[in-house]
Amino acid sequence: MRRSHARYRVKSSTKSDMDPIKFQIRSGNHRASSCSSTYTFTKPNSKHAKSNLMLTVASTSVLLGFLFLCYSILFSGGNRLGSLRYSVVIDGGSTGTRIHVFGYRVESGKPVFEFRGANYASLKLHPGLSAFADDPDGASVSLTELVEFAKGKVPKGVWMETEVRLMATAGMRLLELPVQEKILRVTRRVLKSSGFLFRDEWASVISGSDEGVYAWVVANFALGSLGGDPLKTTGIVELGGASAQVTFVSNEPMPAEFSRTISFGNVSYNLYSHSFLHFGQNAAHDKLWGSLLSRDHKSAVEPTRKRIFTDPCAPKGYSLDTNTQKHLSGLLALESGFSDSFHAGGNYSECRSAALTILQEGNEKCSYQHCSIGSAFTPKLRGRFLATENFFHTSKFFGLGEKAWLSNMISAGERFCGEDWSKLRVKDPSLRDEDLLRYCFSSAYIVSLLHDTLGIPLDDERIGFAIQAGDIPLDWALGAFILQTATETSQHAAIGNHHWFYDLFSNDSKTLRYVIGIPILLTVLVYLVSKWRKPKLKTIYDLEKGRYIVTRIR
Ligand SMILES: Nc1nc2c(ncn2[C@@H]2O[C@H](COP(=O)(O)OP(=O)(O)OP(=O)(O)O)[C@@H](O)[C@H]2O)c(=O)[nH]1
Ligand SMILES: [Ca+2]
Repeated sequence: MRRSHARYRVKSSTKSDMDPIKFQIRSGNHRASSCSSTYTFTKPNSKHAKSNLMLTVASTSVLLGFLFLCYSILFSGGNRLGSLRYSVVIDGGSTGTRIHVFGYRVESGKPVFEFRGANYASLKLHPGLSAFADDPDGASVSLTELVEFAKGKVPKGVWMETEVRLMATAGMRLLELPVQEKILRVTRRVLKSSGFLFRDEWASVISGSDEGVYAWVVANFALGSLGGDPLKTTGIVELGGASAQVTFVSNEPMPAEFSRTISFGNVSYNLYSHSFLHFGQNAAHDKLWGSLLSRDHKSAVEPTRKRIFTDPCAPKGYSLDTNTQKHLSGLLALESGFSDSFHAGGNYSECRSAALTILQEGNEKCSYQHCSIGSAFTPKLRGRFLATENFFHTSKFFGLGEKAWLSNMISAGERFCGEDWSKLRVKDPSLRDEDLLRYCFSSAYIVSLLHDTLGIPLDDERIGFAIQAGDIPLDWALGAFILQTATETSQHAAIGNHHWFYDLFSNDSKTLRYVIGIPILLTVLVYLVSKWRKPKLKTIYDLEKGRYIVTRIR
C-alpha cells in the first residue's frame, strides 16, 4: 500500500470545544483535484478524551482512597476491626507489684472481656514499691522486668496504642507523701520509656475507696451481676496485707466520703466503699506486737525483773528468731533484748480478743452514727459477700470448705494456735517461719473482723471466700481495667469520636463486602459505559463550507 504523504499542519482552532491541535493528513491516493474535502482526522476529541480520562482517574482514585481508608480503619493499630486491643495495669501492692496484661475486642461499640488464654497474663514480683522508701531508684529494677514481661505479651505493632497504668495501694499510702512522690517519679520514668502509651498522671496511689470499688466491679463482672439489678449484686470484703476493703450496694444514708456511685451499661450503683488502712492482716499483726510491747511498758515492771512479752497468737514453743524480728515494725525490732523476753502463749481465744482490741482501736474517736472498725463509718452489711485475699489464703491453708467456713475457722485456729510449734514446723516444711506463724493470728483476726466486728453470723451462708470466680481472678486491677475500658468506649460512642466507618463495619462483614464491592462495581460500570458511550467522532473540515463537521463513526 502506498504510503500516504502525511503532512502535518498545526491549526489552532477558535472553537472552544475543539481541540486546538489538528492534523491534516492528505492521503496519497487522492487526486489533487479531489482535494475538495479533506478528511481531517483529529485525535479523538482530546477534550472528551480528557474528561474520560479524568472520570476514570477520579473514580479509580476515589476507589483507591476508599480502599485505603477502609484498610486504615480495618487494619491500622488499635482500630483494627475485630483484632485484639491491649491494656496494661500494674498493681503496686504492699507485699509485691503485679502487672496485668489484658487483650480485648470492641464489638458493636462495646468492649468484650475474656480473662483467659492470650487475652490475659500477669506476673507478680516481690517486694512491693513501698519497700524502696529508702532507695526509690531501686524500684525501677523490678518494674522494668514487669514491663518487659508485658512487652512479650503485646504485639510490638500496637505498643504505642496500649495504655499502661500503675496504681499503688495501701503499702504506698502508708508512706509519707514526699517518699511516695519520689518512688512514683521513678515508676514514671520507667513507664515513659516502655514503648507503651503512658501519661504521668497514670502512675498514682489510688484511694482505698477506688480499690474497693474496683474489687467490687471484678467480682460482680465475674459473677455476671454487673449491669444487672443492684440488689442482686455481691459485696466484697478484702483482707490485704496493709489494708482491708469493704464495698457493697447500700441504700442506707451514709456520709459522702464513704459513698460511691458508679454506672455500668445503663445501671447505676450506690455503693458503700471504704479501705481500712493499717487494718490489713500484716499491718494488724505488727500492731499486735506493738500493743504487747506497750502493754508491758504500762505494767509496773520493776527494772530488775526481766520483762516477758507473751504473744497469745504464737504457738507454744515458738521462739522469736532474728528472721522473724526482721518483720516486726520498727518499734519492736529496735527493742533491745526483745527476743529473749518473748513468750509464745499459743491461746486462740486470747489471740481473738487481742485482734478485737486492734480492730476497735480509734473507736472512741468515731464521729459517725456507727463505726465497726477503727473510727470509720460502716453501715449494716446486707446481701451476699465474697471474702477475698487473706480470707481465701487462710481458709485454703486450713482446708476449710465453703459450708460454715467461719465457724470452722474457729476450731481450725484453736487447733493450730494450741499446737506445739515443732509439730507445725514439720507439717509444713516449705513455709517460711513468719508465714507459718501468721496463720494463728490470721484465723483469729478473720473471725474477729467478720463476726465480732462486722456482725456476720458464724453460720451465715451469704458469705463465701474466694480468690477467683469461674476462671476470673478477683483482683481489683481487673475491675479497674473493666471500668476504665467500658467508660472510655462508651465515651467514644457518646461523642462520636469513633470512626463512623467503624460502626458501619463493626463486626458486620456483610457491610464490608457491600461497601468495598459496590464502588468497584460502579467504577467498572462507569468505565465500561464511558468506553461504550464514548462516541467515535470524526471531525471533517469542509473546505468549501469552510467549517468543521462532526459526524459519528458507526
Ligand atoms: N497465706 C498466703 N497469703 C498470701 C498469698 N499470696 C498473697 N498472700 C497475702 O494476701 C494478701 C493480699 O495479697 P496481695 O493483694 O497480693 O497483697 P498486696 O497487694 O501486696 O497487699 P495490699 O497492698 O494490702 O493489698 C497479702 O497479705 C499477701 O501477703 C499466698 O499464697 N498465701
Ligand atoms: Ca492488694
